[in-house]
Amino acid sequence: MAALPVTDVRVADVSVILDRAPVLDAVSCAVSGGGWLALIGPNGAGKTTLIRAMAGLVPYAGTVTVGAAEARAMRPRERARLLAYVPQEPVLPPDLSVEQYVLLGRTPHLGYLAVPGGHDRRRAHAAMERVDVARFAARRLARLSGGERQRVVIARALAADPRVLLLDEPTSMLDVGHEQQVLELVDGLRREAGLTVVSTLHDLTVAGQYADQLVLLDGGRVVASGSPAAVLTEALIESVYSARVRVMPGDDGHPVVAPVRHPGGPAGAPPAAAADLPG
Ligand SMILES: Nc1ncnc2c1ncn2[C@@H]1O[C@H](COP(=O)(O)OP(=O)(O)OP(=O)(O)O)[C@@H](O)[C@H]1O
Repeated sequence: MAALPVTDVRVADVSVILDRAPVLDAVSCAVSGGGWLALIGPNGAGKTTLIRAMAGLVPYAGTVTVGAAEARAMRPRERARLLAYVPQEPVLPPDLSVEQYVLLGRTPHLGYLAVPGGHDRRRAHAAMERVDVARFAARRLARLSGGERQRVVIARALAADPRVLLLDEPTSMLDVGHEQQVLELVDGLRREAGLTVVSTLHDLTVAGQYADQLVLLDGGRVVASGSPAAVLTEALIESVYSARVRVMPGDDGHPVVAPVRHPGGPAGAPPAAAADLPG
């Protein structure tokens, strides 16, 4: 990806109501160009809704500014060139080939009624290579595994050469090797090409390893935001997730969040004595 101007994203007082229920309540957060902001929080906290608001996919009160412009004021094509969104559960046309689908990522760069040219095919192939799906280029989407499909959707987003990548649980279906590959790739793009990244991530250790800034949401509100070390504390995680965890500094200095087991099974049961165990 060529070096292009970096693009900040700022969310100010964003509120969303869905089916008459408040889902986000005056949420504010910001990420500088080339930064990585991870949205964390329990199920139903509002992470997906916030990322969809940033992508212009749900109506909201408040403002989302991308670069110098208010996102709502942009034409869809202009927004699609700047921002690429990878949904948590994409609906894929089953009969398209991987290559046809990834080429759709070039649509915002094509003139009306124009067909993709050599440059577009090269960008699509580079994106497929990056997430290790080029070998499936001719295969129909219906014939891919869940993790292969997830990588194909990321390839389509990268093929658009966006300045901001919005990723909703991008690695939920990936094995540990492909998870690392995708996260390292995204991290490399932001470091080398100034891509701005906003992602939701459930794995708190992974969120702290890759993002430079975390926003912890609960009940549609921001509970905490800041560096991984400031947000990933045992007290905060226990109060928001009702989870018992240990937080320790990892080898690279980032917090490692490990769930603590209740010895002996359900709370209140005494731990099993060594003599009771088989063998
Ligand atoms: N279309 C909708 N109509 C009404 N309520 C909705 C709608 N979409 C989402 N919600 C509700 O909004 C809340 C936030 O949902 P959202 O998907 O943003 O949460 P999330 O933090 O991404 O959760 P998860 O971790 O489970 O993916 C949830 O309580 C959800 O039930």
